Amino acid sequence: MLLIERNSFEEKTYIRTQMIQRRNSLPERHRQTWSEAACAKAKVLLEKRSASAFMAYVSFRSELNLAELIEWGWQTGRDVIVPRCDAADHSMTLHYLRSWEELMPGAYGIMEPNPAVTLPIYNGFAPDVVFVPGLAFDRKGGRLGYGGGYYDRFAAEQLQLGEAATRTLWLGAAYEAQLVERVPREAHDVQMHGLITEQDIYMA
Ligand SMILES: Nc1nc2c(c(=O)[nH]1)N(C=O)[C@@H](CNc1ccc(C(=O)N[C@@H](CCC(=O)O)C(=O)O)cc1)CN2
Ligand SMILES: Nc1ncnc2c1ncn2[C@@H]1O[C@H](COP(=O)(O)OP(=O)(O)OP(=O)(O)O)[C@@H](O)[C@H]1O
Repeated sequence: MLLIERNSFEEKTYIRTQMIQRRNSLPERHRQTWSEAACAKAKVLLEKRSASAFMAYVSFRSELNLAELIEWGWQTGRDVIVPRCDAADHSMTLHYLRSWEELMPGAYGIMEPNPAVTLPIYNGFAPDVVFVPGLAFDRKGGRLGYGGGYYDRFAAEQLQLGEAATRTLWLGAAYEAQLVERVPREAHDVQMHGLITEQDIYMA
């Protein structure tokens, strides 16, 4: 028998399919409760770090929902930053979001800041904390996304900012069910400092 070791690309594709299924099968009522629990932990963390600007994602499909965290950010006067993706070059631009009305459907049907009514953040600004969506995470900072490389490119850009960006905390945000033993890692993959779930904050 010929034994062929899967390369990272095939392995990632395989795990993506598995993890999409697993996340979709989490009951809606649990997803809601778990999302709220994760948001509560995120608030404590942002308070502890005196974070005044954080980046979040607007959830789509069955992702962990950060809506409560975003609203709390508005209520407490924090800057809430949300990305807009450009499907042409797989880059993201960051915008300040002040209400749900400022969103519009963007690439992939994800709700994104409407560029006509939101301010883009100036080049060179680094949020205190970046909450990163994903399909699977491991405890060593490994992350697997949809395969667009959006957050990898964004992280590479942020790295070029130098000093300002070195203080940014990168946290995966996901259900405990998305935590796996090991995510295949390639050189370009952005490394998480930790993972926030409904149960805990795991620092890598
Ligand atoms: N809420 C949220 N926003 C996000 C992300 C995310 O994971 N969650 N992204 C995180 O990076 C970026 C969007 N990345 C995405 C990349 C591919 C697909 C997607 O649907 N791909 C198809 C297959 C290929 C295609 O049609 O182009 C699929 O999965 O069916 C969706 C989002 C930026 N914004
Ligand atoms: N800094 C970068 N510059 C150019 N291309 C990159 C960079 N980072 C990643 N890529 C490319 O993006 C593609 C997708 O990468 P990968 O499979 O790791 O995506 P992902 O992290 O799962 O996706 P996403 O961040 O969109 O959820 C790869 O082909 C990779 O070569």
